Amino acid sequence: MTTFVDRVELHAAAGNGGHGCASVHREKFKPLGGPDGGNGGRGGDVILVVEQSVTTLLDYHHSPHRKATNGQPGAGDNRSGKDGQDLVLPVPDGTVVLDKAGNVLADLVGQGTTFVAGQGGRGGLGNAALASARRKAPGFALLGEPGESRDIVLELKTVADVALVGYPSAGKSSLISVLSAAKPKIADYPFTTLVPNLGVVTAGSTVYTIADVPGLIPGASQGKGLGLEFLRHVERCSVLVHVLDTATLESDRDPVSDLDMIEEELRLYGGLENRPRIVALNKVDIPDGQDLADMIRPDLEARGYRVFEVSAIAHKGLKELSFALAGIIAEARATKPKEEATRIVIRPRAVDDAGFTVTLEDDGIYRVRGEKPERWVRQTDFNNDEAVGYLADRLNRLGVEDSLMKAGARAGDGVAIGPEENAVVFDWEPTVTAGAEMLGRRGEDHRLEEPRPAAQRRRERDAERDDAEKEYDEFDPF
Ligand SMILES: Nc1nc2c(ncn2[C@@H]2O[C@H](COP(=O)(O)OP(=O)(O)OP(=O)(O)O)[C@@H](O)[C@H]2O)c(=O)[nH]1
Ligand SMILES: [Mg+2]
Repeated sequence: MTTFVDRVELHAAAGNGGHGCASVHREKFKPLGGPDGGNGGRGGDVILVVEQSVTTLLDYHHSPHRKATNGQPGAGDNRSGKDGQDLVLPVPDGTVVLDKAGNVLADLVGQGTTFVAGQGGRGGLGNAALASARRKAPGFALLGEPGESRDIVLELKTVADVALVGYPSAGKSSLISVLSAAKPKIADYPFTTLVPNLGVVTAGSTVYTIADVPGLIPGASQGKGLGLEFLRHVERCSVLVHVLDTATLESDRDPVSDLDMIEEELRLYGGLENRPRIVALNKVDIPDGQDLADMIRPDLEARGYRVFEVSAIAHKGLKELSFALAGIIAEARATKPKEEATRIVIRPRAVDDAGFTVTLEDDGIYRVRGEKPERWVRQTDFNNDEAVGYLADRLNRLGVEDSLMKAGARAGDGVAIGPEENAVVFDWEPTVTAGAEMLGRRGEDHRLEEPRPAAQRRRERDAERDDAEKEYDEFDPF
């Protein structure tokens, strides 16, 4: 069976950052070489880009797992690891990106529109970059961050000016084939069309696109037949054409009740109330069809529809129909703000870059959340005591320890850094265990110092931050 693919799940995995390298310079007769471990390379991003020549999401249906390459680890002799390569995935114009819960993350319209589906991990700093006046030969390096891994859903909404809607076999594909150069499959069995066909029509000075939607049947809006999948494509059209079969052989159908059924499905689907519609009574080359058309025309016009009698087979009434559509579209275009040709969509990044929060959870654990603390934890090699000490220093300097103290944490309490699903949990050992009000940073005792205003303390603390810290925080490979 043919699978209709206008909705795929994509597992995008960005590349991991390469680990930094801890290495000491070696040279003959020079026993005390400095640290020379290079930085890890950045992991590649996974990027979706609208490519006009791509018309389906089929590729992603066949291979939904896509991964960008990892950054290379740093090496001795101050050699940085190579960055991973970005993975650029071409998608059709009109692709909508959603998360698995169905929230729209981006609407990709226009050649070149870009969406970063997964951000590559930062590379870890090597021990050369971590060296400072205070820490001359660090025996550790930072780990590369894992690349972002996300499951997203891609949906294709055809961006056509006109949508042809109607029962199976009403002649929608036949009409496209004679109005445009498109050559869709046409046959006398229902559900011939499984993917929308798109054609380009030129009427006078107006050029527009026309799409047929696979046949609709009662219950389509609830997913019966192939309907629901395809109603999505109708959403962006400027005008709907009801293609009604005046010569159906099914005795329980006639064009007017067909129209009522389609309208009911559109209503249940929702959001299309204000879209202009016209009626094309098709197959009037058949005498009975012409008779029926003549009979119901006044009825349809009384309802406010402009009615066109056409025959896809005999090429009748096509010019009138295509020029009428051109008129409606020209008007719609004149009133609608023009869609920008290229928009770059950058996924919003966490905004709390500077801050962090400490909350006491029901289970008595203090949870620390924040971009920096969480990132620092990811970068830490917990098998290396020096690296763990470095992490503790950084957290302390950011004020995490003070905040824990203020929140009521005591030595031995559980502290978790990170989100529930993925946190590092440890028993808290405050660096200084005097009374809370006496706490300061390592090697400092407030009891021996004059009280100073907070602003001054902050300035002093900033001044104290050593070079490596500064460099680190300014180190932003993106
Ligand atoms: N006599 C006559 N037959 C037509 C006309 N238009 C289409 N047909 C026939 O009707 C049948 C269905 O045509 P399609 O164009 O495949 O119909 P459709 O609406 O696209 O059908 P689905 O894709 O199944 O929804 C085919 O056998 C066509 O040859 C017409 O104007 N006159
Ligand atoms: Mg068809």
